[in-house]
Amino acid sequence: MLVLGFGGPEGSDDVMPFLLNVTRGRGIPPERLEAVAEHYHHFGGVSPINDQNKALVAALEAELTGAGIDLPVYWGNRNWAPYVEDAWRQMADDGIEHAYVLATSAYASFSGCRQYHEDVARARVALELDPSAPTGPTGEKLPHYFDAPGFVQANAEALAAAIASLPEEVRGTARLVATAHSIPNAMAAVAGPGGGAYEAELQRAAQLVVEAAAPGRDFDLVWQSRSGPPSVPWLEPDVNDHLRALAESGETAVVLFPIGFISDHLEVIWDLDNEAEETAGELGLAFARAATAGTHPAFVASLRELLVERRAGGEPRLGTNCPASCCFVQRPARPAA
Ligand SMILES: CC1=C(CCC(=O)O)c2cc3nc(cc4[nH]c(cc5[nH]c(cc1n2)c(C)c5CCC(=O)O)c(CCC(=O)O)c4C)C(CCC(=O)O)=C3C
Ligand SMILES: [Fe+2]
Repeated sequence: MLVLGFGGPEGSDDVMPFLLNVTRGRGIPPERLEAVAEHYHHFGGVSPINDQNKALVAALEAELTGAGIDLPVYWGNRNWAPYVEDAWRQMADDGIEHAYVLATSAYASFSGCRQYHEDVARARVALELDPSAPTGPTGEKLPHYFDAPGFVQANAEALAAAIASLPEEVRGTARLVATAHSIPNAMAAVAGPGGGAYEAELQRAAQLVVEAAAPGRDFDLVWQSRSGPPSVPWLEPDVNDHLRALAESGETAVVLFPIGFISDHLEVIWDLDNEAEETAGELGLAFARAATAGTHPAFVASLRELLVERRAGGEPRLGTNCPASCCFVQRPARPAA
């Protein structure tokens, strides 16, 4: 099994090289990179995401051992060391023939699914082109898990705890607000085989979580962490704009639950715990933020079930076998130099 992560910087000198890795060829304006670099520098240039992925690897190892499944768990990232190429090389050296790839994203879209398939392809190409390297394992990505029972349970318990942390008088009326990473409208339009799957899967996951934690209550799904130049439309509303609209319409309390992510990485602790909480404070809204799934035992058990299902060789689900054009974003041609 290979946990395939996003990667994150481990110190201030890593921040810019990491950001350049993330945004290579993506036309993200330099001002945006400078601004995001500041978020990382606020934490000494260290993203919490690597420790969170290490913890997930350890939890999966224990889960598999406990279930009598004798399978090593490797870890590699797209954007920072340990890179997926190095993990693939290590698996090759260890004689692994096939890798089940768990991407640290539960959803469809280019950024959440297709790009992880491409990471695997790149790692395999690197080995194949190196005449001194062993052939290395074939690879197979595990399917989307936004509706896996353990993912839903972990998020539902966290949402219930966040609601319970509010002052008693607003617990019953606080607005429940699911958040996920905004993506360009053009990327959302082609997510999944028929398009629109990123939003549809998020909507479904948030609905399952609310049904479990606060049955019968309404919720909103809004977006955070927008990037890209202002001229390119991304999914809206932004969470901060949404908080303003809620305050204007007379709401007094909000509970954010970042259903789009599986751990409390930098986009969660900066964009929500810092920016959105500050916005809520200015608006006089009581505020709570639910934890992400992390290494919740029910979540880790569901990931083991995904693996077991794949090893049993049943009909592959979306995220494992995707149509060739699934989540394929046509990028505008570059002007000649
Ligand atoms: C859908 C989605 C997920 C969820 C799925 C998944 O988890 O994979 C996600 C996760 C993450 N995004 C992260 C960080 C960044 N994302 C950026 C930029 C972008 N994200 C995008 C989308 C997503 N991103 C997009 C469309 C861009 C524009 C560039 C492009 O078209 O590709 C940038 C560049 C600077 C900026 O402009 O923000 C950074 C630094 C971190 C690490 C946090 C940490 O270090 O703890 C994580 C987990
Ligand atoms: Fe991102």
